[in-house]
Amino acid sequence: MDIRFYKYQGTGNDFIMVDGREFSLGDDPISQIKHLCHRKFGIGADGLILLQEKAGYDFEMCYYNADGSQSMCGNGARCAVAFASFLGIITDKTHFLAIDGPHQASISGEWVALEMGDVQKIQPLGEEFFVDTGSPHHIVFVEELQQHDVLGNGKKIRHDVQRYPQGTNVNFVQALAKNHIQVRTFERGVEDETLSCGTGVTACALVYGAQQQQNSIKITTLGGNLEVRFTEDNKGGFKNIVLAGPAKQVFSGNISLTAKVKDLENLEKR
Ligand SMILES: N[C@H](CCC[C@H](N)C(=O)O)C(=O)O
Repeated sequence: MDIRFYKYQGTGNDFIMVDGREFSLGDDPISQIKHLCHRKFGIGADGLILLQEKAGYDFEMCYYNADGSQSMCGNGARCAVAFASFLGIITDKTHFLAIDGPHQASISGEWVALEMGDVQKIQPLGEEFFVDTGSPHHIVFVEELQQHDVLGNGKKIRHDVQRYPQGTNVNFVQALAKNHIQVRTFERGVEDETLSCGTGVTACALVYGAQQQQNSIKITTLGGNLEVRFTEDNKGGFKNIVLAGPAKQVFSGNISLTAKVKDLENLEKR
């Protein structure tokens, strides 16, 4: 069975987009997703997104990490808005559903501004922090981010099952100015450092913005620049959170699903 796919990237966080109105995952969805996202045996991506019809919304985005697990994906949502515009499902504004609830977004050219869900609180952990922005994020401030062992230190915290039975994403942050940070992220479900993480940079921007009394933060990531703006409520929470940045279609193609899943299973057995 062949499927048509579209490859998108949002500041280097890359996704396979499929029009879910024409396709549904088979009876072994996790293997299919692992195969499609595999960088050698498949198309290669950090995640896969199905756009589905949903009553009361322009569409529903179903996000899957490369390992088949599901969570909210900020960069993926921005790319889903760009894909919906490309398919002619929306024009310049949209109201859609994701795993963490409804979202509004607007698109102008390749620039997508996405309203994130409200955040109830920042949880301090000694010098570090935890924030849930639709996905779980542990945050560590460091001095020399370029030289930091993101993979080694990220893996350790991601797999700290005592503290995080469901796992967590791990963000390393360096302050560049009062309203500007650099962030590198080890992503749960990708099990690697990604070039950027939308829910991650949002979590970092809330922590840093609250410290610096700034409600608009620029974030530099390995994959490009993002912006986060927000307002603080008077209970230690945050609302009107907007994550904005580029979302681009890179290529499209067709791929047959059936035969190749076997390659991956054999590979994983080794
Ligand atoms: N890996 C994350 C989901 C994707 C987050 C990231 N790609 C984003 O842009 O928010 C998790 O399992 O919690």
